[in-house]
Amino acid sequence: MIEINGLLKRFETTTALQNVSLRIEDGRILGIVGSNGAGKSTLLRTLAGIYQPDEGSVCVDGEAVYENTTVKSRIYFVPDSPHFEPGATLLSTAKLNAAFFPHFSWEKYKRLCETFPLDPKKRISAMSKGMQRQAALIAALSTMPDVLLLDEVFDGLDPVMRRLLKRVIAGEVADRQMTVLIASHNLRELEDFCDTVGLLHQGGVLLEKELDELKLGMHRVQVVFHESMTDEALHERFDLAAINRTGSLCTLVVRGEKKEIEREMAALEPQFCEFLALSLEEVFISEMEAVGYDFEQIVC
Ligand SMILES: Nc1ncnc2c1ncn2[C@@H]1O[C@H](COP(=O)(O)OP(=O)(O)OP(=O)(O)O)[C@@H](O)[C@H]1O
Repeated sequence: MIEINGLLKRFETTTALQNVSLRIEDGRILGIVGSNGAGKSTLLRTLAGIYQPDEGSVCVDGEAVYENTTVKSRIYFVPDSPHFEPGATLLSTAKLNAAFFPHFSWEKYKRLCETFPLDPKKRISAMSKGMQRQAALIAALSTMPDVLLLDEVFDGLDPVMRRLLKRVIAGEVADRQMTVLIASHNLRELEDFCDTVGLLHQGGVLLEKELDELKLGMHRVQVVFHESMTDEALHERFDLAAINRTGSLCTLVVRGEKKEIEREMAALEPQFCEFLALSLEEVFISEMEAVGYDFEQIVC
């Protein structure tokens, strides 16, 4: 289990992270979203043991990560611009990792090389950006990490490769309870991949929620009433995150249990009523607006 408590990280005059507390159970995938400079990479690097916390603690299974080689051998960090030794190939990188990571698996490495269309003996510097990311992930997963830290890893990958990668990583999570933290600017990228999403803003966690809880707790309802209903009347009956009107068609974003909302709607005997899916981005926009933040300023 990953436990981060009251983490503060400063770089000279910049406070990159402040009072960050997170708890991530084994086998979970946590997405961290936030705008440029929000602190995502600093959080991952501190968790990888590259940076020392200025205050607070960062532990895996109760042990502090910084300067702890045993714990660090169970963690693998894939940065946004993966670094390889000069002249490295995938095979030479695997050999290097095999020497450093006690749980490195050649069997896993071979299986991943069969899954991804890469030549293990080709110089990585001669590969495309997307292929380099694939190489970095093969190198990472072959070490059989308990904790995988991914910084913007889907950037530069085509949609087929993104899907394949997500499937491979999700397989590792399901098979052996690997825990994943993935930082991204793009909520849509995380929607079909994460269990939980945390929103980082100016070094602090603004919101951290289970995706199911977020999505199941909010609904978009398109409705046409027989008699006109004022916004006030709707607010009295429903916990509304948003109301939009186009002619007689009302589009509502409503918080609560779907069955309960259906019952309340039916009592109003509308001419037309339909429940529509909300994207994760829409759910976040509503959640952030409800606590007084402009989502566009935070994530885009
Ligand atoms: N090594 C460093 N030295 C000095 N300041 C740093 C360092 N690393 C990060 N910072 C500062 O810490 C803050 C958080 O940066 P960080 O890279 O963690 O953000 P991020 O959310 O990953 O951003 P991006 O999405 O642009 O990658 C920024 O103000 C950044 O300038």
